[in-house]
Amino acid sequence: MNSTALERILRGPSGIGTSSLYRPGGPELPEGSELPEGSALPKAPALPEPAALPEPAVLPEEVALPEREGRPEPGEPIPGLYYHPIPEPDAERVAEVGRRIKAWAMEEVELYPPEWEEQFDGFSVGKYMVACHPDAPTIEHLMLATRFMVAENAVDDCYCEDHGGSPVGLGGRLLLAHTTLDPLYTTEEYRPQWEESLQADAPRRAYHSAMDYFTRAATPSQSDRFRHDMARLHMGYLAEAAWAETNHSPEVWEYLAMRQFNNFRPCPTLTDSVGGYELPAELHAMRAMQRVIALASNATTIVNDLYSYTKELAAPGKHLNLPVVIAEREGRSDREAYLKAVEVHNELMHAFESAAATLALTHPDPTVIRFLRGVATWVDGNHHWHCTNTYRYSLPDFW
Ligand SMILES: CC(C)=CCC/C(C)=C(\C)COP(=O)(O)OP(=O)(O)O
Ligand SMILES: [Mg+2]
Repeated sequence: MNSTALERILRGPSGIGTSSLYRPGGPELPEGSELPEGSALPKAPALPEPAALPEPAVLPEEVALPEREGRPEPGEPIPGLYYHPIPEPDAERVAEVGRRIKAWAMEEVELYPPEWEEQFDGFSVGKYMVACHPDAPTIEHLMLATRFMVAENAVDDCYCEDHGGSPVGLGGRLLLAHTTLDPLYTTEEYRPQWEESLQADAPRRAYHSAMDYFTRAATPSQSDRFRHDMARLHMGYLAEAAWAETNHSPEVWEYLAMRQFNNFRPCPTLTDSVGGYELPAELHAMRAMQRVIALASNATTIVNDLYSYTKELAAPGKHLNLPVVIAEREGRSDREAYLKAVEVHNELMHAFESAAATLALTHPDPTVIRFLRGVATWVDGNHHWHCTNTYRYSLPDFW
């Protein structure tokens, strides 16, 4: 198999009308159904051997960007960014996930006061998750990822940033919140106080509930993978907070190291749980797989830095992102720094795709291939959501 064909397979089919190729059937669970321990959601049938996967349709290998001048229109991609377009996510699924997640947020975990409703809607989490997981066999599989996406943003907003967050005391708050995912085992005397704390604030209620659904649907090793990825995330939040407290301006490589942890990684690594299958722990732990996951996650996170650049400039205080750090540490203009950050992103994307293609060749196991394709699909869905979320993001005037 030549590398172009391999990359097309990893990317999976894209283009209008191909979304059904991703759904390996399976009945929808009725809303609110009880999920028994460990095997709560139906497993998706195994995919055929890699050679039999459908050929990608319609879209070209690389996006030929039109030469252009002037600020892109709202919803247009960043000029020069290397990305893969995707078909519009399935509208029915988007609406149903949106309905179920709102009911969960408002009724089950009392996540936010009524005045935050517009921001919740503007986030469009249903569209985000349907775009990133087109192979989810049922809506309930999609909900596993959607609850976490909402909970993770609640922790970021309420503990770290926009909605009352602060670097001061963040370590204590994050550690206690982490026990919603990785439970405290303690004596009879102290257990009730810990149990009460799981409901003490919106971020903890959200994490705890999302994890409860997840552990009942995923395997023990998938849950443990997730705990590990969340510990990484929390360590990244803490480094960013420590630098803010001491007014430390990181070098570019130091910023990239922090952002490898303060990172979307816990989202793409759920792709098998949401797809209703499991990448076994020993395959997930392979160094080559870890490299693929880290590169993909880093590219998705720099996409956030680029699309959220103007939002973060407008926010009070200094907000680190890659263009800001490049401008400061390399003495570049804002525009030059932004364009260099686009190049850094593109290099990460190419490194991810080449590492994934090599791994698919050295380990042509159908589950490895499916997982790699799931990660690649998450990367593309993440770009689509950032690019088209004009409620949340707008581009600078650098072209
Ligand atoms: C969903 C998830 C795991 C988020 C954790 C890390 C995170 C919040 C991001 C990667 C997004 O970065 P940022 O805080 O800059 O988000 P916005 O730019 O405010 O959208
Ligand atoms: Mg951002």
